[in-house]
Amino acid sequence: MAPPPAAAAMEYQESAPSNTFTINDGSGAASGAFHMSKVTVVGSGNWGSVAAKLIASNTLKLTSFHDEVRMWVFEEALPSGEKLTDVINRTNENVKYLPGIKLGKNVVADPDLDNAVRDANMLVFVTPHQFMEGICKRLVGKIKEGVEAISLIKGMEVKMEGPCMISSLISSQLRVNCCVLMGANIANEIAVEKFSEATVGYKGNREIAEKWVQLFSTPYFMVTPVQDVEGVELCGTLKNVVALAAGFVDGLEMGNNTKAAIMRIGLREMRAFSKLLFSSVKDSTFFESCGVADVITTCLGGRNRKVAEAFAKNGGKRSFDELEAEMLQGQKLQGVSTAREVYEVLSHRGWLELFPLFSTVHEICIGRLPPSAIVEYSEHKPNFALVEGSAQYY
Ligand SMILES: NC(=O)c1ccc[n+]([C@@H]2O[C@H](COP(=O)([O-])OP(=O)(O)OC[C@H]3O[C@@H](n4cnc5c(N)ncnc54)[C@H](O)[C@@H]3O)[C@@H](O)[C@H]2O)c1
Ligand SMILES: O=P(O)(O)OC[C@H](O)CO
Repeated sequence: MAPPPAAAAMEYQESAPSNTFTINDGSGAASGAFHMSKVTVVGSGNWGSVAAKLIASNTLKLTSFHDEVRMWVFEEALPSGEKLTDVINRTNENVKYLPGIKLGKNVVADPDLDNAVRDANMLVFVTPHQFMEGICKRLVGKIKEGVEAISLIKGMEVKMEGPCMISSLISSQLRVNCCVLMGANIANEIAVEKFSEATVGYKGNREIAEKWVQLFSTPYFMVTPVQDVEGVELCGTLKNVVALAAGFVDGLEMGNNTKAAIMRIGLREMRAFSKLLFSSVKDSTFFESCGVADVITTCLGGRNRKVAEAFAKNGGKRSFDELEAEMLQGQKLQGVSTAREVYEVLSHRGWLELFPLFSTVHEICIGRLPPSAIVEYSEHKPNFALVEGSAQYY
């Protein structure tokens, strides 16, 4: 176990003495403390840090949560030689992934995953999706009974048995209920408190969803619960593939009409794919922040769009890995691996021709097609009536 540096912990206690107990039930005993939830954020990248900031501002105000928010950091050394965790705890800033933003003094960075989750009743998962399988394996048997989880992760895994959403991976490996939070949420904009909306997807228990809404909502971050966990998560996952397509269009300087067309076709494929996988997915979900709004923001200002633009400008000659490392300094793209995962599902199920945008994006990413193939859509227009005319979407 590696606790946070003593200095940071002390500074925190001095500035937030209410940390120990904030509930007084009138009986003189602080019995309400037993109902207070402790929150840990698993992940500390760009969005992970902003999530910790949002949550930390609320745990200080809401009596049903412990003030302290623990944030698990995948430890790394900075160019100065200092450990990232030490710097976060000393400066209250994630200088690598969210420079210039104070997280709140009640955020305690912790490089020890087991220690970070040990006392938590509420776990917020927010790492790039490719690391979640390993993280879940490490967490088996390490978390408390009755923990509630939420995933802010946009991505999925493809197994032999078929696609597995990250919230399902978390639920099945850790035996916890897992909601999701997705939306039009470019982290850097929320970090400076510009107004945004988000969607919490949940399965059955509305009360739990309301608790997550309470934990995340601020006057500049408006969160709406929707009873469609698969639909919400698939929106967040699939929009990253559409963002790559939009980036290719930008790199080719095709203009706004083409980009709007790509966004519309992409949204349509998102809906068809989601409904083919889960017949329970609701059309209305695509009109929430997690749907059309996220497609718009990510195609205008996201990292997937930005790197895909550079890829197309270079005629596909520089790989995504190389461009990601050069342009994002440690931040990770989700779209390229998601395009591959979606392609695997499509080819396995014989659906490739129904999803020309999704399949073309993957083929461009791996160099099988040139970036310009993204606008040859009309030649491959699928018969969507085949998909959408069927009541079951099967
Ligand atoms: N950044 C955004 O604007 C944004 C907004 C909404 C959702 N999301 C989603 O949130 C998720 C997390 O993204 P982010 O922006 O917080 O991260 P990021 O891309 O900014 O940072 C990458 C993170 O991965 C960590 N990491 C590197 N190697 C690792 C390993 N082997 N194991 C575990 N962690 C490792 C790094 O320490 C860093 O914290 C993604 O699914 C993303 O799609 C991001
Ligand atoms: O920067 P991106 O492309 O990972 O997208 C960020 C968010 O998901 C936008 O909602």
